[in-house]
Amino acid sequence: MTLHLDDLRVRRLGECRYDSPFSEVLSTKQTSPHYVAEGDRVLLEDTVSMLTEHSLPPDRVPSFEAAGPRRKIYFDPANVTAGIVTCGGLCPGLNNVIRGLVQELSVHYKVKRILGFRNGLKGLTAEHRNDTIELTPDRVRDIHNAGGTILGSSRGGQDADEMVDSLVMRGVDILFVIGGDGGMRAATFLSKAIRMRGLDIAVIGVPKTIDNDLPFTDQSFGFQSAFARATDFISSVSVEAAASPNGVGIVKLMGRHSGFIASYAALAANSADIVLIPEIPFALGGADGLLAHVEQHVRSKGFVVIVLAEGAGQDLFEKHGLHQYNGRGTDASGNVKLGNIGELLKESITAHLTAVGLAPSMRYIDPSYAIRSVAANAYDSVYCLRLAHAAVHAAMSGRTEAAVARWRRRFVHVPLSLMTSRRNQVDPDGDLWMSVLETTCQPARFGPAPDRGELHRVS
Ligand SMILES: Nc1ncnc2c1ncn2[C@@H]1O[C@H](COP(=O)(O)OP(=O)(O)OP(=O)(O)O)[C@@H](O)[C@H]1O
Ligand SMILES: O=P(O)(O)OC[C@H]1O[C@](O)(CO)[C@@H](O)[C@@H]1O
Ligand SMILES: [Mg+2]
Repeated sequence: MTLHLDDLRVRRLGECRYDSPFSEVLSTKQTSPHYVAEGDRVLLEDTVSMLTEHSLPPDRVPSFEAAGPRRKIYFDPANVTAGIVTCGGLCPGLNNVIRGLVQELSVHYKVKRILGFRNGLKGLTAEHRNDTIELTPDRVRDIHNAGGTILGSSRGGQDADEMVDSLVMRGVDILFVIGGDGGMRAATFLSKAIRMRGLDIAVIGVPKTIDNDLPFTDQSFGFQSAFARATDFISSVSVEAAASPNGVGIVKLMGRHSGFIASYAALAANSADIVLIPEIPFALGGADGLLAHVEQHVRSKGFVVIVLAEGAGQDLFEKHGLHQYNGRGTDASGNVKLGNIGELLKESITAHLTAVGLAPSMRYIDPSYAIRSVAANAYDSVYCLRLAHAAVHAAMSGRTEAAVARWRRRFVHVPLSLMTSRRNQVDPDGDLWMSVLETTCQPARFGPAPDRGELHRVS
């Protein structure tokens, strides 16, 4: 999908009439290598070849509006009520974003009323709309030291009109939605319903995904803390595998459609022999298949370490009739429940190595929730705070139906609809995957599977 400048424009509620608390400090600021001035824009693409391909004049080149404070704002802070909601799966840094939003709104803009909606977008339904937490700087003072979210979260769909009713009934002028692709989709529908009713409510998204699968953001907040934690598990399994006869270490990590956690954690631990991700299908059997490669590793090195994303190899269940590992249906938000690729690999590798006389010592772990429930590390804490600042500035200046994101190191506004227009995935031809191949020395692909019944069936 080719994006044009007009696709990247962010909606505004109206003219900015009020002086911002940042007017003075902004009066002398200009774009520099470390600052993008109000009114300047950040390029979507960043290579000479991509730019020359358009041959567009600079003011027509696709670009994002820069995030940050404005000299004039849309809302009168004295009369603003803000709402905050966190949705979907947990991610390190949720509390840091909440704290950053509350601090910025209260300390600089002097907003007096901030409501925290509880348990995700469920908190905006008629049943739960009055069950809110009053958020003050005092209330959020220490929350960033813990993982999770003080507001709670949930999955499952809600009616957009019912949620708009809640915002109107609670007098909310600005809603911050901290969520993943589902949350951003819900925020988009909610914004549309607000617009249809001609209401003056700003909706600003703060993209959150442990899988790093949202587009138009360099890397999502909390991702670094999560993969750092995952690295510990890979290191432990590597030590175990190396110390055991025919050791096989397997670590299954989150990553439904995108193998970023697996790739980064494997690079950080620098001890994996094989990394398997959803973006690159692999075959189990055959001379070039995964099982043969595992066997060769165990024969030559004495052990093997495999890191896999939960969404890897999902085609194998059907292909090999292994229905016992297959996922069943969808979760409350419509996300497909995945088959258990970790269990499948554990059992098929055990069967294969036993059959070739290399009965393995299997060390399999699925750290799952242990990696996404941790508190944000120092890097993510800074990132969350800066995203929160950007979100507050965007909302107070009347931007709506937009998310704040860091794109090519700059903070920008991204139209909400774009956040769900595509999925960020590891590019098999990109430099991240090349680094994984350079580090593991694994072949670019395992397979194709000859489908000759070489797979040792597992019971
Ligand atoms: N297609 C949709 N239409 C309307 N609302 C949706 C849709 N998908 C999700 N939502 C809403 O967004 C919320 C969060 O969605 P979901 O459970 O998919 O998590 P998420 O925000 O994608 O986070 P993550 O994927 O990081 O766990 C749901 O509770 C639901 O209210
Ligand atoms: O068990 P839950 O809470 O539905 O979350 C699991 C999913 O959430 C995520 O962390 C984010 O979507 C996925 O990686 C994982 O599959
Ligand atoms: Mg999601």
